[in-house]
Amino acid sequence: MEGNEMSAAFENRVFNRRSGLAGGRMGCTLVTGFLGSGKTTLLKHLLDNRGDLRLAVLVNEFADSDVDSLLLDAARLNQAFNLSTVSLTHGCACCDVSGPFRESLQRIVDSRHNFDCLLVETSGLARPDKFVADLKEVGIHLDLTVAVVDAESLDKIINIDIVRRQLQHVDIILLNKYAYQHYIFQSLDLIISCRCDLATLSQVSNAEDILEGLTGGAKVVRSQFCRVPLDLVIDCTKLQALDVEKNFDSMPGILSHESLPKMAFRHNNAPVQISSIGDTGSQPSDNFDAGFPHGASFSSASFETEVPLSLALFQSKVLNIMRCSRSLIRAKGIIWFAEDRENRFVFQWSGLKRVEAVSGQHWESSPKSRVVLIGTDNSELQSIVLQLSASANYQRGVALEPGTVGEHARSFSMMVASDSRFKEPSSKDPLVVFGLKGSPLRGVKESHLSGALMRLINGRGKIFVTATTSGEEYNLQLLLDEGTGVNTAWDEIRSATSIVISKICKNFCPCRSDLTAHVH
Ligand SMILES: Nc1nc2c(ncn2[C@@H]2O[C@H](COP(=O)(O)OP(=O)(O)OP(=O)(O)O)[C@@H](O)[C@H]2O)c(=O)[nH]1
Repeated sequence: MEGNEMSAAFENRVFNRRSGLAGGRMGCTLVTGFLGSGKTTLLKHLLDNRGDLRLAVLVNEFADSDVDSLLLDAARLNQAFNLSTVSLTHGCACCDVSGPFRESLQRIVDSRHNFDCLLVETSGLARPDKFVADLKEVGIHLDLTVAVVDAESLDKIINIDIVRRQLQHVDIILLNKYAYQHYIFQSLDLIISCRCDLATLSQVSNAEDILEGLTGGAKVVRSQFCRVPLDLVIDCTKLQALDVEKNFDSMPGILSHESLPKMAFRHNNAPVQISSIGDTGSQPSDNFDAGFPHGASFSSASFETEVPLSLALFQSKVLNIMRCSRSLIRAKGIIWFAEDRENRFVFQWSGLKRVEAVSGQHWESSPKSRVVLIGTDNSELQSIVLQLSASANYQRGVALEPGTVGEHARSFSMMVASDSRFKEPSSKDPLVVFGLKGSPLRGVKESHLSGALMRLINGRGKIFVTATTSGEEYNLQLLLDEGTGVNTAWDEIRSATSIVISKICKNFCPCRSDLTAHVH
């Protein structure tokens, strides 16, 4: 199917939906991929850009805590559309997911919402083929199976049996965590190439070779944060007239392929339903199909608390033990930090020890931390949980010496203020708030630069920064406790900044740049 035909079918469907014409049967896309590859990121992208498409989402979690629904903000979205949230945990699809999964499917089929498409996110340790029979049984036609692959870490995980199984029988592979080659037209005679993400070009071409050998013909598409056109992963070409009651807004509208990304900024009211599916077993055991190395291989641990965690202890102890762990594969959750109580942080650990802690939201209900860990060694997971609970049970005075922290923060702020690549720093006691300047003239957003800086700094592991976002504004936050020397922190940030800027703004002539990002 040519891209243009796909887009036309997609637009027709949206047009038909809006004008009350037959919209066709509900489509279905199965999203698979190993832990942390970017499946939830893809769902978020589809939800943010869904326009008038009515999407139902089912999320299958491996761990016994339903963190993905929190990350997708399921309760709020469902409440807004008066839909109930089904929370079914313990999702390990190597086990029999049939019961709860089939029930959830039936509810979606029976619902009055006439969804255009059902998106099923399998857990990172799931075999996608386990879901296919259930879809068929309730009469849902599976249009596409999409696998998301972390381009940076594929060569490290390719020998895991489940990863190979996930890549069999897929239609499309998103080779993710790869930056497109963007071209910014500074003037007619100058083209600036701009790329910055995790995977290098050689990793990407190596990954492409591996995937070609394994899948025999799946379409491989490079992506960053899974930002792909919707019609690549939602197939609207096989629609038949559907005989259902319709009572839609008759206002016609045409959704063009090019305008899709802009819809992220538009408030719209297409309904979304999100739930988690799972099975009845809490942990995988050894009794599964031959060849699947779970049971002894993968386990999960969950941690929950209603008291805030000390950021100081989190960065010095929890992250330290996580970084030293050789068996931790994935961690994710929502965290309430004592040093920044009003913000709700989304914490992510994935791939090659990549760490993110980003907040863009205040708490809507009582604050509560919830973290899920997945790895191959139970005792290591337990040690991490112990450190998490120690950082929740801290005595504030023990964790931080306010005098020293304040002094460090002031010295650090002065250093940031003296570097023109940075915005004016501010203080949110005990944190220093800072960030890189963007370049509106050249279309380089501060969120792009500061986000890349956060990922690089946290990946190198010498210091830890959190990020807060609000609209276009993107700030980093640093807590300088006794263990973090001001000069060490500043040296680390300065050197990481030069790398980020030189990657993102490769070939910029700094002398002609409004981005005060000189790398000479
Ligand atoms: N740098 C970078 N990070 C990415 C990209 N795509 C996703 N991530 C990050 O990778 C981490 C894991 O992404 P998720 O979408 O939660 O991965 P997942 O496959 O749903 O994870 P599980 O459900 O646990 O299997 C998050 O921190 C994302 O922000 C990308 O293209 N580049």
